[in-house]
Order: sequence, then C-alpha cells, then structure tokens
Amino acid sequence: MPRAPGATVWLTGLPSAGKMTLARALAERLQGAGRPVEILDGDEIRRFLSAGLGFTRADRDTNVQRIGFVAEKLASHGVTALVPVIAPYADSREAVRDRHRATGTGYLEIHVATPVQVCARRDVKGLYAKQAAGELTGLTGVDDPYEPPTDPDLRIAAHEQSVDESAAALQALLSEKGYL
Ligand SMILES: Nc1ncnc2c1ncn2[C@@H]1O[C@H](COP(=O)(O)OS(=O)(=O)O)[C@@H](OP(=O)(O)O)[C@H]1O
Ligand SMILES: Nc1ncnc2c1ncn2[C@@H]1O[C@H](COP(=O)(O)OP(=O)(O)O)[C@@H](O)[C@H]1O
Repeated sequence: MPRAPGATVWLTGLPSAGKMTLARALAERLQGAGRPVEILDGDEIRRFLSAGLGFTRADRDTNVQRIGFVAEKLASHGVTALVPVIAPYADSREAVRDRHRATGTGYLEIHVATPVQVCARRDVKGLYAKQAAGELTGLTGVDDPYEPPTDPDLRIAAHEQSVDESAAALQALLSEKGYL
C-alpha cells in the first residue's frame, strides 16, 4: 500500500488559545492510526533552534521561518509536522506556505480562533496577568499585533467545542486532503 504523504499543520492563534492542546490531541489520534508525527513545540524551539531570539517583529519572523524550514523537511519525508506556534504576521505565514508550495509539500493553516478574553482568563503561563500588571509589554493580541488568517484551511472556534471535537475536525480535514 503506498504511504500517505506528509504535511505541515500550522496551528496559529493567541497565547493560551489551545494550540498545543489541540496539537497533542491530534498527534495522539494520528499515532493511533500509525502515522509518523512530530510536534514542533514553540517553547522548545525557542530554547534550542531559536535561542536568543525575542519577540520583536524581526525575531518572530526569523523564528517562524526557521520552524517553517524544519517542518517542510519533516513533511517532505512523510511526517505529519504539527506546529502550535503563534506566527502573528500574515506575510510570514504566507512565506512558509510558499516554501511548501515550491516543493509540493502539503500545508494546512489552522486558525485556533479563541477570543482574547477567553485566552486571558485561561492565562496558562501568566502572561496576560503580567501584561496587565505592567511587567511585560508586546504581548500578542493585547499590545502587540495578531493578524488573523483571512483564508485559513480551517478556523476552529476552540472555545465552543471540546478538544476531542476539534481534534476530530482536524483529522477529518487531513483525511479529506489525502494526507492520511
Ligand atoms: N510578548 C509575547 N508575546 C507572545 N508570546 C509570548 C510573549 N512572551 C512570551 N511569550 C510566550 O512565548 C511562547 C512562544 O511563542 P511563539 O514562538 O509561538 O511566538 S512567535 O510565533 O514567534 O510570535 C508563547 O507560547 P504560547 O502561549 O503557547 O502561544 C508565549 O507563551
Ligand atoms: N475546548 C478547548 N480547546 C482547547 N483548549 C482548551 C479547551 N478548553 C479548555 N482548554 C484549555 O486551555 C488551555 C490552552 O493552553 P495551550 O494549549 O497551552 O494554549 P497555547 O498552546 O495556544 O498557548 C489548556 O489548559 C487547555 O486545557
């Protein structure tokens, strides 16, 4: 039986939107189906591949391009590369899509569209509280830009459905596109 091609699934959204939670739930489903999967965890990438980068526009762009490069390599070798990374700028995300298009590698842009008020209530890493207390500036979606995708492959209202429902929708999309 021919092996399904790999693909990159980029989960973009605000801090605490649920990107990592959905990536983990999808990874579990795909591994259960025998697919090779890799999650490119934004925090881990910033500790290793992007050590020293901050959160200026230029640094975020560099970070996103590096991750896009690695994801494309993995995906081109049959892996489903899951990327739960904010990637706040549209042109930066588009460059990653172009890199995949140029090599014929599958690419899906998923907008994890949890509203900022919900994200701020969750505040998994305490960043919203820090920003409100004046201890941090340049927080995406609060006092730093987030350009929502205008035409994502899927927009998930992650706060209106269960994690399992969101993961099932992602798995169905991958299957429909021929990536499973
Ligand atoms: N100023 C500011 N703005 C946004 N996010 C911030 C900031 N400072 C630290 N963090 C935390 O850094 C985590 C990784 O960010 P990313 O690499 O995904 O961001 S980016 O695409 O390079 O913009 C990101 O992880 P998630 O919360 O899991 O999205 C944030 O928690
Ligand atoms: N329906 C949902 N979908 C995704 N995450 C949810 C949902 N409901 C609650 N959560 C919680 O929201 C938090 C999202 O955190 P995380 O996935 O780390 O976000 P991000 O990677 O976008 O920063 C987790 O604690 C998760 O359990």
